Amino acid sequence: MTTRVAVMGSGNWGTAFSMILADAGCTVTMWARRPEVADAVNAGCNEAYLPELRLPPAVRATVDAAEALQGADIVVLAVPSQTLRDNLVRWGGSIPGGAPVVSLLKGVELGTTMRMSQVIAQAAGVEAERIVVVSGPNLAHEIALRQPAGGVVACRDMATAELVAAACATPWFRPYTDTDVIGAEVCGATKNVVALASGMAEGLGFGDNTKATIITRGLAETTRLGLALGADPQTFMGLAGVGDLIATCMSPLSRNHSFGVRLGRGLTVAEATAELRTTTEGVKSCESIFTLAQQHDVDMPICEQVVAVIRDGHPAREVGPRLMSRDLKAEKR
Ligand SMILES: NC(=O)c1ccc[n+]([C@@H]2O[C@H](COP(=O)([O-])OP(=O)(O)OC[C@H]3O[C@@H](n4cnc5c(N)ncnc54)[C@H](O)[C@@H]3O)[C@@H](O)[C@H]2O)c1
Ligand SMILES: O=P(O)(O)OC[C@H](O)CO
Repeated sequence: MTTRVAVMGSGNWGTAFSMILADAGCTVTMWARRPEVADAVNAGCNEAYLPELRLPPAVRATVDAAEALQGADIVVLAVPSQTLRDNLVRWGGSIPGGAPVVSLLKGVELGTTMRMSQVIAQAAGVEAERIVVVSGPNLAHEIALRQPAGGVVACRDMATAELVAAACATPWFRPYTDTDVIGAEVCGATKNVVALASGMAEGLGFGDNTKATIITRGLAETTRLGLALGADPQTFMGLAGVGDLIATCMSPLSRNHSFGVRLGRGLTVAEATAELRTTTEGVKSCESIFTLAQQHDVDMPICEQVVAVIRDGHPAREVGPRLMSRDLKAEKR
């Protein structure tokens, strides 16, 4: 029997992931906020987000969330992290009981410092055994071209992870199952902050040694936070960890990296936001991640400096000297 999937959000990743699901044999109903986006999807191309992608006929869209969710075997969430709670409350009663609820989101909620799986559990009453996280090096514009990539499908219940992995496995998208939801979420959210720092370095004119140092030390602080929250150390060496850090910190397609480049060139946050006009999760999540780290007494110096630039308006050129002048320490600590 064909698996019916509701994809809630029809932006870059919701659209590309819908194409993965359709290629894997599912029928997909996307929920779009704007009628013109739903119309474009139904005409075969989501021009506003992924103009390069001709959508398979198995992907349809509606602006009616209840209609998208009705009878869904799997629900996929693809909205910006800071809007998830409001959206879930709005859709609340319509999420089918028993269906796996998949988070594609890479952020931490401001104010509560909750990971997205925690927001889903609290705001929509979904049990942990059916909350699934998909993460990894998955730049939507490369996925849209069906370039080979892997990802992690994590759920506390391995059978549910396997079910979702089967629903999104194609000859060019290879999902690996795991049970470490915390690790996948910490990696996904924190790599955006590290990518902002890596972008700043590039915008300041620094080269690959600098970026490699930021990526590696970014991985160290991501791992420290994840372990403090109960994650599996191996997750950080996998696709959701190292894999996504490399893709996001190095690629001009990454919005977080591109935002950081603009800050490095001297633009303010408002100017960079106005230039890019897209979802840049690290800009909000840097603050919630840093607060989370403080709550758990975890040292995250790169994240701290990104907060200083983004929240407090310090110039990006001050970040390097501040990081480099800290007391010397052992690497593996
Ligand atoms: N784009 C990627 O390459 C990619 C890859 C992996 C993960 N992600 C993650 O997926 C999530 C969604 O990212 P995206 O790239 O699809 O974002 P996007 O901005 O392209 O799309 C967001 C979608 O959410 C909808 N939405 C619902 N409520 C909204 C609100 N209140 N404000 C703004 N938009 C609202 C928008 O209409 C749109 O359909 C993020 O957490 C992101 O980190 C993105
Ligand atoms: O464009 P970004 O920076 O949101 O990154 C997109 C994906 O998360 C990369 O895996």
